[in-house]
Amino acid sequence: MAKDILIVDDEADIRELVGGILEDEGFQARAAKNSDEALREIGSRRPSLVFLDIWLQGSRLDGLEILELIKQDHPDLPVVMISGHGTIETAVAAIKEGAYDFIEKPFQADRLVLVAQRALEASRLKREVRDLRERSGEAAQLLGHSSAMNQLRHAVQRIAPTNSRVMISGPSGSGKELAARTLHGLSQRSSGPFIVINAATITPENMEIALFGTETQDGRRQVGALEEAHGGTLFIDEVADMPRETQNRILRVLVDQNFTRVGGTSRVHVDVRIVSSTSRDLEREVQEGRFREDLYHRLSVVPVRVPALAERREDIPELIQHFMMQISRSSGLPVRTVGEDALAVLQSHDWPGNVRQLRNNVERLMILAGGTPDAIITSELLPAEVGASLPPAPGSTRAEHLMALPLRDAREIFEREYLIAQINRFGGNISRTAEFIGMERSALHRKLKSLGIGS
Ligand SMILES: Nc1ncnc2c1ncn2[C@@H]1O[C@H](COP(=O)(O)OP(=O)(O)OP(=O)(O)O)[C@@H](O)[C@H]1O
Repeated sequence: MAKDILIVDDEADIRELVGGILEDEGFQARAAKNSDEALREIGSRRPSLVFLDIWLQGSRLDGLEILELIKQDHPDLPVVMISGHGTIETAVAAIKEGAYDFIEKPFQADRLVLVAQRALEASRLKREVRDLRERSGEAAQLLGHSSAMNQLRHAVQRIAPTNSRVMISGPSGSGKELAARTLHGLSQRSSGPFIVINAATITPENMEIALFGTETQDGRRQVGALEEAHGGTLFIDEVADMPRETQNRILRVLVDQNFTRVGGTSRVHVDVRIVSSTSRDLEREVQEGRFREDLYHRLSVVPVRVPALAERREDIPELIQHFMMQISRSSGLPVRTVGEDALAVLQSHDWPGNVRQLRNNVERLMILAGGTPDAIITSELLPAEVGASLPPAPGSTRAEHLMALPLRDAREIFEREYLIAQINRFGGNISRTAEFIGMERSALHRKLKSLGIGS
């Protein structure tokens, strides 16, 4: 597909000239004559490259101000400044602000095409490096500054350099794999591989082959996850789903420090740290005889718990911001502002699917928010399943129900729901809740007591 280039210049003949040269080279060109047109064009579909004039006559914002906005919303979008006579110093300043390069008017067609090609290539390489880093887990970070997340991060930092086996528990989508990747990244094995095997998605028949590999009589070998992870970390996701037979074999590997491939006889020695995860209560699985107790103790030398998102609602704004930037980088959708009303709903929802569900919702909201760059995400855009945790809007069935009550009763119901939702939103922190809702801390305590909330 042809690369899409936006040319921002107040002079019509420059727009035409640059557009013509780029189209002759097989690019697609769009043009804008001022800042408003430029921002509208970028908002409707992110171009692959922007040529941006520094001095824009009759425009609300000049080139440097537009550059600043572009770098805020689309940090990876390459921008080449067009400088006229006397604006070279500004062009150099623009490079410090994140522009890729500049060309000086009047310019040669060859130079223009070369700069465009180089900027596009540099941007492609940057994206490729980032994708590789993300895939290898290097760039993945456990975000959130709630006390629960701070504790988790400290635990991971402390445990990482040891060689101990770790059992990570937590509900689905809460970040167990990310915690395991972080652990690996901070360990002495970080330059070795991080291999994932999911016991819930591999059939019991294939589980042993996936873990141990195969070996035929004529000596042909297929490497399994344990061998692949040599020198690094093997992450066994949903370990509780491991069939009993495989549990026996894994236990033997842990005791003997070696194993044989399926069908083979030669012993394979590997140096692998095993990190496992479970979204089930593994102690209960042990009590009920579904998981070997001795294996449980060997795998769970250091237990780590990842809290559900509902236990750390304060992290939600930071996560939303992070996912917006991440999704924007990969899809080109513009980063949005989430309105106070929508944020309140998102923070009071219980998120049974945890961080993964939040990320999916952020993506859906970015798509639904439409093409204009300044569109604010309001609570109306939220899907019904999330909106259900909202205190009832006027006109809703709940509001009609309240209408049937005397003021005192209706007020009490509303106050109770409102305060519970706000306290949850601030992770149970009464001082921050009081500050946000505009009440004295002691008055809020009295109110909660009178409504029978909390202690
Ligand atoms: N604290 C966090 N900061 C940033 N991203 C996070 C955080 N926690 C989870 N994520 C992201 O949420 C998604 C789900 O996380 P992950 O796959 O680690 O969860 P999980 O608990 O292993 O899920 P499952 O139980 O389904 O295997 C991933 O995209 C991950 O990068």
